[in-house]
Amino acid sequence: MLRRRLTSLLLRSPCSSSVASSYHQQQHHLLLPTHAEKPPALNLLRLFTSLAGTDGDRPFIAFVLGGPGSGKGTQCSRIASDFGFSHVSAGDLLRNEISSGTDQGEWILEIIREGRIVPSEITVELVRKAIESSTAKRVLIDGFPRCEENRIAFEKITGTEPDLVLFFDCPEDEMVKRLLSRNQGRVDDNIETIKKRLKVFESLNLPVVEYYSSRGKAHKINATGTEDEIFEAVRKLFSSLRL
Ligand SMILES: Nc1ncnc2c1ncn2[C@@H]1O[C@H](COP(=O)(O)OP(=O)(O)OP(=O)(O)O)[C@@H](O)[C@H]1O
Ligand SMILES: O=c1ccn([C@@H]2O[C@H](COP(=O)(O)O)[C@@H](O)[C@H]2O)c(=O)[nH]1
Ligand SMILES: [Mg+2]
Repeated sequence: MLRRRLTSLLLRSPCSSSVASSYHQQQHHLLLPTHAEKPPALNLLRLFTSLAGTDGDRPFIAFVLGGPGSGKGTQCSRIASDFGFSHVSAGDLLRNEISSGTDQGEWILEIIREGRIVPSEITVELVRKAIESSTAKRVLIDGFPRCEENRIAFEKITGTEPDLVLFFDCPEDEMVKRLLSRNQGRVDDNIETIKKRLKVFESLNLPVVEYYSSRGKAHKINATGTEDEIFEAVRKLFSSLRL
């Protein structure tokens, strides 16, 4: 039964279909949760009231985007410790699902192994729960949204947009070099999967960055150089924000 549901999700997911699927087609395929106890909008209302600071505002939300190996996770850790952000990594949330040993976890593992994108109804729900369980007033969402369909689902369900989008711009050869020497035992850190992830990044992730650029929300950071050098540029940006 679960298998059947997961298979049908996979078939319906524009993000997990081939890289060749058109960006415009994706925009018209908004996936909505099939299993939510309450309508998503109501759940989200609860999210933003439970995350509220004393003044009742929702948390400050920053999406952190960039190619595989561009240094998102590394820089997010430093932003979190220096600027009091909670760090929500969408990839880590999915890997936790895999560790849980469920059918859904097995299915996610196959998608990650192939460098494709997990359907929004799974990822948005994981990200939502992670934000909800955090008490922070500032949240970094690392590695999400991965495609326009993810973005549209998040914005529709939460009724909100990120306050800021950080984009780590790194040349492909540098990203490949970093991933191949990461040594964390990730199933997707091999050259075959890395090539697929890079294609997905270019065709599906970059349109999200372009969308937020057009809305004046994206800040591009040169992600070459040492971790310290990159963090200097990040620090300047965050220090200039009124958080
Ligand atoms: N500026 C840097 N110079 C050299 N190596 C780096 C730099 N920043 C990060 N690294 C290393 O590169 C690898 C990838 O970094 P990180 O995991 O932060 O990237 P990521 O963007 O989160 O990747 P992914 O999308 O695969 O999760 C790690 O081993 C990290 O230690
Ligand atoms: O929103 C997301 C985030 C991640 N994925 C899948 O996980 C892997 C690894 O993600 P990292 O951010 O690099 O840790 C990614 O290649 C996707 O397969 C996803 O589907 N949706
Ligand atoms: Mg990462």
